Amino acid sequence: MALLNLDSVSLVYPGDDRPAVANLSLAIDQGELLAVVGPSGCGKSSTIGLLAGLTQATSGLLTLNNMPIVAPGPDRAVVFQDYSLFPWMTALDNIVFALQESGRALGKAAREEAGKLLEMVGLESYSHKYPGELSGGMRQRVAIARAFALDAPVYLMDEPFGAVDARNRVSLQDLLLKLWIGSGAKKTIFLVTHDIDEALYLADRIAVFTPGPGRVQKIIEVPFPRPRRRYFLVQDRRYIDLRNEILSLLQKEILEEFQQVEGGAGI
Ligand SMILES: Nc1ncnc2c1ncn2[C@@H]1O[C@H](COP(=O)(O)OP(=O)(O)OP(=O)(O)O)[C@@H](O)[C@H]1O
Repeated sequence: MALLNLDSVSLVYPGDDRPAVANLSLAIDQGELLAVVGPSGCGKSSTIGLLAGLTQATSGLLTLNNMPIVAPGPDRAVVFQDYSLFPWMTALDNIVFALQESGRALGKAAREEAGKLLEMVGLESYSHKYPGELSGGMRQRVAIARAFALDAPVYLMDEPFGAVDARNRVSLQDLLLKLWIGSGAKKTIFLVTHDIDEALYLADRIAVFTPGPGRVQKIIEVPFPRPRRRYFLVQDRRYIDLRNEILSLLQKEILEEFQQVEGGAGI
């Protein structure tokens, strides 16, 4: 039984004549790490907004545990590309705040737990720094530590590593896997990414969206056992084939759309 379910969901923003999401149906199981890839503007972030309950669908139904999603809730943590830390709070206080908000720890216990989380992301000596005093990669580490602090069953992640350099990205991906596996039941993760390699390294399944309005073009099952090793993965024939398949799905749609706009001028 799917934990998260989107059933023929459409979204037309007020004042727009074209839907951002059209007839999107997708089911995500408890404990699944689903990656979503698709061309820019195809409605990936809009879908996150719908799942988060920040936006209401124009038609169709979204459910979590069979209950309609109508508003944001502590059962869904959202992680954005732009870190979304409170700039007036230190790294430690950002995490303390999340622990207190989620009711996981208070006072001294919250500070201790926040310290441990910062240690886990390798930032124990930066706990007193404000977000503006940290590099982009460090800020995203704090954002991941804060995501751990929320300990939500569902994580909605919108290109969480999009603004991070390649080296930091690799270690943040491994942190994300730590978060996913957790200490008890696996989290359910809906991860929007532009990076096909990231999707193939992290996901159980990859939903390839069509160009806007967003719909699922194809669901790809990622066959590699875990733990995955990047070095071996990239040499695996199946990895190379899946990567090429996703690339050609994305390119095909973009080319077709371009040809329609251009009146079929061959490219
Ligand atoms: N708040 C909004 N109000 C009106 N239109 C919006 C809003 N947010 C997104 N849109 C429109 O909805 C469509 C889908 O945008 P969305 O940001 O969901 O795409 P995306 O796939 O996440 O893009 P990207 O990969 O570039 O981040 C676009 O045409 C965009 O202009």
